[in-house]
Amino acid sequence: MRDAHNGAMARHPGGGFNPPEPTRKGGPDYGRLVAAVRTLQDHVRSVDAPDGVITRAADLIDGVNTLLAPYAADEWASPSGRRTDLPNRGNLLTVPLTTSRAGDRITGTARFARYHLGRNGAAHGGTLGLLFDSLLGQTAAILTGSPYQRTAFLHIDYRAIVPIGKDLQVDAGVDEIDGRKVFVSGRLCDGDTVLTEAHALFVRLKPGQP
Ligand SMILES: CCCCC/C=C\C/C=C\C/C=C\C/C=C\CCCC(=O)SCCNC(=O)CCNC(=O)[C@H](O)C(C)(C)COP(=O)(O)OP(=O)(O)OC[C@H]1O[C@@H](n2cnc3c(N)ncnc32)[C@H](O)[C@@H]1OP(=O)(O)O
Repeated sequence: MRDAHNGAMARHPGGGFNPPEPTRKGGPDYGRLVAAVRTLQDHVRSVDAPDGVITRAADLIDGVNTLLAPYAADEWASPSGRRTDLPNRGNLLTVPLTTSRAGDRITGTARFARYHLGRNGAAHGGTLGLLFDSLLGQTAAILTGSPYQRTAFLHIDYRAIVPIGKDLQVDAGVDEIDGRKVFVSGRLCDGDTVLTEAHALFVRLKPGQP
């Protein structure tokens, strides 16, 4: 594994945080595959079925895992996160997020799924960190035109519970740039209600930094 990492670094001398190289690998059904796995995750969180149904589902999923296992590839070869034609660049990890640049701001829509449920209808707090790392990372990269940055800190203020299964609004911008340091902040809203606020420091990487 270490060799694979070193090999990837050799092929990416600018560091490990190069912007994704777009690809069409995976073909016309890659987006459907990612969407189907998201739906599967929702079902696994919500299912209340007879044991036999669970056994059959586990068998079917084991079959899919057996089908895919021989094709496991490193992060540079896999299309995950590189399918720029697909929502969230075909990255299963992210909280579904659609953004665009509006002048000196990044705005858009986020939607938490049943998979992201914490308790009592509220999204799990950790999934807010996942959302804001993506949102504020994009904000820092796009608004400064410099993708080689890593999160140094991410501070989250949970103002109100975040509902799952509802389109919510995001808005973010750059507050300050100080040398290699890019300070950004953003918020998640449900109409006029601010649900979550966050601010973060992204540090521009030096050549060769992972
Ligand atoms: C045309 C344009 C293109 C547009 C791009 C288009 C598309 C973009 C595509 C992709 C990108 C999009 C989205 C990105 C999405 C998500 C982003 C996710 C990012 C991550 O999820 S990434 C994983 C989590 N992240 C880590 O895994 C970091 C681990 N960590 C380290 O790698 C180091 O720690 C590092 C590199 C952060 C710094 O290390 P270092 O050695 O380079 O620098 P150093 O320590 O000297 O800090 C320099 C100055 O920052 C200050 N500073 C540092 N840390 C601080 C802290 N915590 N609090 C307050 N100040 C801090 C120092 O005090 C000093 O300040 P000063 O210079 O004033 O003294």
